[in-house]
Amino acid sequence: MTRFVSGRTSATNAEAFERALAVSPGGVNSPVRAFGSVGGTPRFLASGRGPYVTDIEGTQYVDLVGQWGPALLGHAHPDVIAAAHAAVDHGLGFGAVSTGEVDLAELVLDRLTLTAPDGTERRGIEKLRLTSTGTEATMTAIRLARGATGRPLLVKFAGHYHGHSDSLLSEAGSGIATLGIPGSAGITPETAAQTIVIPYNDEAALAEVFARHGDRIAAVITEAAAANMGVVPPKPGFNRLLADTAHAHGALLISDEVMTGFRATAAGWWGLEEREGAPYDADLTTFGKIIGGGLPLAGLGGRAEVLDLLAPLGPVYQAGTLSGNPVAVATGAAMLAGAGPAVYERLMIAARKIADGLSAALAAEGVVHTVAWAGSQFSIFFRETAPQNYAEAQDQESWRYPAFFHGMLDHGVSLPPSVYEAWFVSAAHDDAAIARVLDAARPAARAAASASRS
Ligand SMILES: Cc1ncc(COP(=O)(O)O)c(C=O)c1O
Ligand SMILES: NCC(=O)CCC(=O)O
Repeated sequence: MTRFVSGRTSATNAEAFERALAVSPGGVNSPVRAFGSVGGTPRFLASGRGPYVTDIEGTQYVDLVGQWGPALLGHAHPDVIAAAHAAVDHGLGFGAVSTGEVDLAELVLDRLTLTAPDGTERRGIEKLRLTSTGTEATMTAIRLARGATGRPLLVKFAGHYHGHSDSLLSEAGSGIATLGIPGSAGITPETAAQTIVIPYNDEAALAEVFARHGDRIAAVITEAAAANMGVVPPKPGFNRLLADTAHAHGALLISDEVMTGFRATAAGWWGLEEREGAPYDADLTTFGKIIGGGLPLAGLGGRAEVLDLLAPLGPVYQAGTLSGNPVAVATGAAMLAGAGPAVYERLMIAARKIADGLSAALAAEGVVHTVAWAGSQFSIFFRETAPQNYAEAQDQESWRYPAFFHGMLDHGVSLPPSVYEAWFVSAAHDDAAIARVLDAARPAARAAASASRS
């Protein structure tokens, strides 16, 4: 009889990585995990609780990756875990409608119904279609925009990342930025030509692209606040300008809130009080990460008249065997239920304390840097001023990051393994965890100061 269980075990991260390299490309299932730009061996994580993760060697780290966003309440929050257990007990999925999907959609819609400063009520979205990944959500949003307008072109911003569908990898952020490549092989020139990439926060470039191609543009897609080239918030009023410009030309605005949604902002209301004064009207908004509570779940929402163009009502096809999975909708609902005002307040306090402490440590060592913010999302740039676009984000002493990263890791703090990624705190980052981060900051800052451009 053939036995498929290998029986191999790994005592160390290095052993595990060696095994992983033998069976999967680059030893990873998503490139951003590979430590490619910082060097060294990825830590194989065995567990997470609150603000901490622990690797297979038993080393504990304060985690500032936060599952790349979903871990808003910290790892293994008891309510989220309980919701998962309860759902699992009823079966892992049915490929049929289940009420948990409706519960989650209602919860998301309710959360996005906001009262404006003048007392009027505004629904951020009217309908929501659930998918399994953010990539599917943005891919579908584009198809929907093309289906709605009958137009071919898409405008995106350099340094923005919207997942890995063909149309969206040109000059993308995240792993594409980390690898320092312009896009991906394997995408036909015809497809690539239908995405026009312009610089972020650039009103003139926006006006020009619409002046030249306005009647052929189906949609502009933007991160509600860019956070995949490091954190680069929109200039005040820029999101509204996007909406107004798109609408003036009969195109749609897709606001990608896969990362920002329920962390830094709520649909269409990016920093509304202090930055915009009023919401901007995105036609489609994509979500992921937090709305799945840590399991594979994402979605796209918008006005009913647009969403109803999706099959089975309309002509735009979209589907998914695992879409609206009952375990994922249960964890997502538990996560959102736990995400009240106190959580956001704690997130902001923790993020500020961490960023201020790190900044002080870097300043003490004379390392040129700045901290950029979008709500509680932040990242550090090794340059004097916060960048406004991808070219500026790339113009930094990024060669200091590997030393800084490993300085932190060696002292028990896990950062995103790329200078181009945002850092994520959770409501579980208490004073003890913050103190550990700040203790690590001093030696890490020293390492960054003595790093040399190789
Ligand atoms: C803004 C944004 N959109 C889309 C995605 C893609 O989501 P997923 O990785 O779930 O496919 C990401 C992932 O990081 C993201 O940050
Ligand atoms: N900010 C980028 C991501 O969150 C991406 C995660 C992944 O691709 O694994």
